[in-house]
Amino acid sequence: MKVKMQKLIIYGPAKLLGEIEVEGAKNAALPILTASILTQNKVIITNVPDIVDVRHTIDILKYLGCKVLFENNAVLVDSSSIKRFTIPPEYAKLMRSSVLFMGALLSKFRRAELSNHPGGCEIGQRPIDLHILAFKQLGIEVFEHDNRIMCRCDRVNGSEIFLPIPSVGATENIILASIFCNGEVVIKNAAKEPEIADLCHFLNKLGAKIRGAGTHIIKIEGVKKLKSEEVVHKVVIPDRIVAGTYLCAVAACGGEVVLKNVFPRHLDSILHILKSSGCKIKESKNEIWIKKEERLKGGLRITTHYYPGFPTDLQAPVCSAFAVASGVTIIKETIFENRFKHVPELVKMGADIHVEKDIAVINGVEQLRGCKVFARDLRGGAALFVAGLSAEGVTEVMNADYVDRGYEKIEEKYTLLGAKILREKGE
Ligand SMILES: CC(=O)N[C@H]1[C@@H](OP(=O)(O)OP(=O)(O)OC[C@H]2O[C@@H](n3ccc(=O)[nH]c3=O)[C@H](O)[C@@H]2O)O[C@H](CO)[C@@H](O)[C@@H]1O
Ligand SMILES: C=C(OP(=O)(O)O)C(=O)O
Repeated sequence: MKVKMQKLIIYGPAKLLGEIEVEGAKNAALPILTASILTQNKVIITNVPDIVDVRHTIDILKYLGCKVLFENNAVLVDSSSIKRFTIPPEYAKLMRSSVLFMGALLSKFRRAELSNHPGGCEIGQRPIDLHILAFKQLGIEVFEHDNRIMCRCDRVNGSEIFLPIPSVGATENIILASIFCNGEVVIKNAAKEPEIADLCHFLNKLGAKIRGAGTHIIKIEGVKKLKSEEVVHKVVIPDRIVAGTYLCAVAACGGEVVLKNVFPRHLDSILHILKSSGCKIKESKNEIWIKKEERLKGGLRITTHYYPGFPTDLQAPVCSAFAVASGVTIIKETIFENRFKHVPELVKMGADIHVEKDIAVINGVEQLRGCKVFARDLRGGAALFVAGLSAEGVTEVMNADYVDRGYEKIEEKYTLLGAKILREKGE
């Protein structure tokens, strides 16, 4: 990933007060934008976050030949003139979700080529073996050479695919590749994340026939063609990880905040953790109110899990919040092998955290101290912002660009809540 070395300077400690709007979900918007190439019709997608990964996805769509307009969180995609089926390395490397173009292009052209292993945060090996195995089970020929992956087929065959891991990306790729299959594709042990249900909701609006999204068994009945409505409109679901990050910031700093444009039911696991540690929380249909006055109570054992379990994408922000809680909190990371890169940075700020393999033992300290720290990935960077907001003194977060991949106007939102933050180009 290209790092421009911007830095964020945070003057702590902050008390967060006020209300902010949460943006649409990155991990729903990216597959939905990718899926928009399947139809000949124009699509309008709203509540799209204005983040770097969305901009990259739009660049790929334009490269493939689509006409795309992006304004005020709305994207108009016209893919009637799409002509390419290859994702060149410079685009494939940009983000993990570039791999989803494989499934979508296979449905569109019966051919697809990804000229590099997909990029994204370096939080583990992140192989794509399950995607490739599933493609083969669908009757797709896959050739791998020099990091390039080339796929072709005459027809995608109906088939039953058991995923040994409920991989989010593999589930999405199988769905995208199977829209026009011969018969029915059944995915067993499919991922249940709400972003997958949102992708399927969009595909069904286009005329696909998908049942079971949001459960462990997803069935895709092949259709001959999609609907020929003039314009299909889809609203992306709110970002539960962004919402969870802001909740962690309030838990770490104290204050009283209302988050708007959220689906509280997608946040059960983090809300449970924060309520158990002393935060006052009220939920309504699309809002969450959080108030934290006393020191956060630690002593919990938290394990990352597939949805509806506690999400790995919130592990880093939760580490920052519990770094200043009372007692000892234990966090086990079960999804990715290398997702504690924020810990040495938190330790520089005075946190008492020890990592042994997949377990972080957090001995809560009274207060962190601001200093210069380095973001190493998206959520780890967001966690350093949380730590900087709660810390005494000035925190400089280097490589703040990582955070721009997945958070819209993050410093503006914290500023709205009363924080003092500056962004500067780094050295
Ligand atoms: C763009 C997007 O939606 N990214 C999310 C997606 O990533 P992503 O789709 O990459 O995550 P997966 O669910 O596929 O990965 C889960 C686990 O399965 C492993 N695996 C995955 C595929 C494969 O072919 N082989 C294999 O071994 C991975 O290395 C990882 O250990 O889900 C993750 C888990 O909720 C989130 O952290 C990411 O934010
Ligand atoms: C890991 C993440 O993203 P990606 O899969 O795009 O790298 C994330 O959103 O936390």
